[in-house]
Amino acid sequence: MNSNKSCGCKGIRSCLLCEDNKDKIENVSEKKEKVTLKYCDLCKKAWAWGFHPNHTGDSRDFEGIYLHEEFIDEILEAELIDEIDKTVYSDSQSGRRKQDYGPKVNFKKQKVKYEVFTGLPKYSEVLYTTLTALPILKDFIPVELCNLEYIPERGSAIDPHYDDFWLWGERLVTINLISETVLYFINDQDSNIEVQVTLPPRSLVVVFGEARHKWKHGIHRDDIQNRRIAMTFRELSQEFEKDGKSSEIGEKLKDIALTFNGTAVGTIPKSS
Ligand SMILES: O=C(O)CCC(=O)C(=O)O
Ligand SMILES: [Fe+2]
Repeated sequence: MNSNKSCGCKGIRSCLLCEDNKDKIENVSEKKEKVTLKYCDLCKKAWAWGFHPNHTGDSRDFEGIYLHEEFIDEILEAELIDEIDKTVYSDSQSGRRKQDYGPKVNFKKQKVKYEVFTGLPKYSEVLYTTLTALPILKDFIPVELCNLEYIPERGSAIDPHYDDFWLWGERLVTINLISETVLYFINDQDSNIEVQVTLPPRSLVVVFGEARHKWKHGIHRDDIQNRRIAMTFRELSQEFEKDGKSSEIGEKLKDIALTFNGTAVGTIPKSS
């Protein structure tokens, strides 16, 4: 590893800016024999081969993905990118950059503070309206938007992980901008299986149910061929909902979020 790095990587994470030899770190786990299954949104199963309805080979049910292609049009996509790029990004792990609109959270200590949170950004209001018009998201109240930027030049990727269960609720909602990528899913019980969900540009993906709870998700470096921005909205867990033990802070977070008056946490708007 290069100690003169200027990136956001910590611990075992790395990107092209901090690796001396990029082959050293990436894909150690991929040396293991792996069965890759591609998720088909038409039959809600993951298959080894072929396009619907002519799939062949191994298959398995894969529950917990809602995929909506062309969720936004190219005009709105361009407007969103334009707005997003007006705000400074901060370096994040594994060659990503990010902008965060949400509470300050210490996941280890399970502490959440709303004082720094000024709301979701103005440009996301139109998305909130369109998202909550979908039956699957009709009661969805986002209290965080995280914009992640991936580019091939930095070897951007995200290691397989679960999104936190204490703070974040059932549905993880992502709008995929600019370029296609593949969101992959793995779990420790079926350790040789990888389920891949292709996300076209302008698509919406909602991850819930088994895909949220049983499977970890990630994005391989090789699946970032062009710049990509992921806008991920998160809702609160039951603990922060009415009658939950942290409902007061939950209400506060929702009120702040829906002012749509926010600036990114820890960053300042660009001066021009
Ligand atoms: O980039 C994506 O689509 C996924 C990002 C993600 O999993 C996360 O931010 O937790
Ligand atoms: Fe995630």
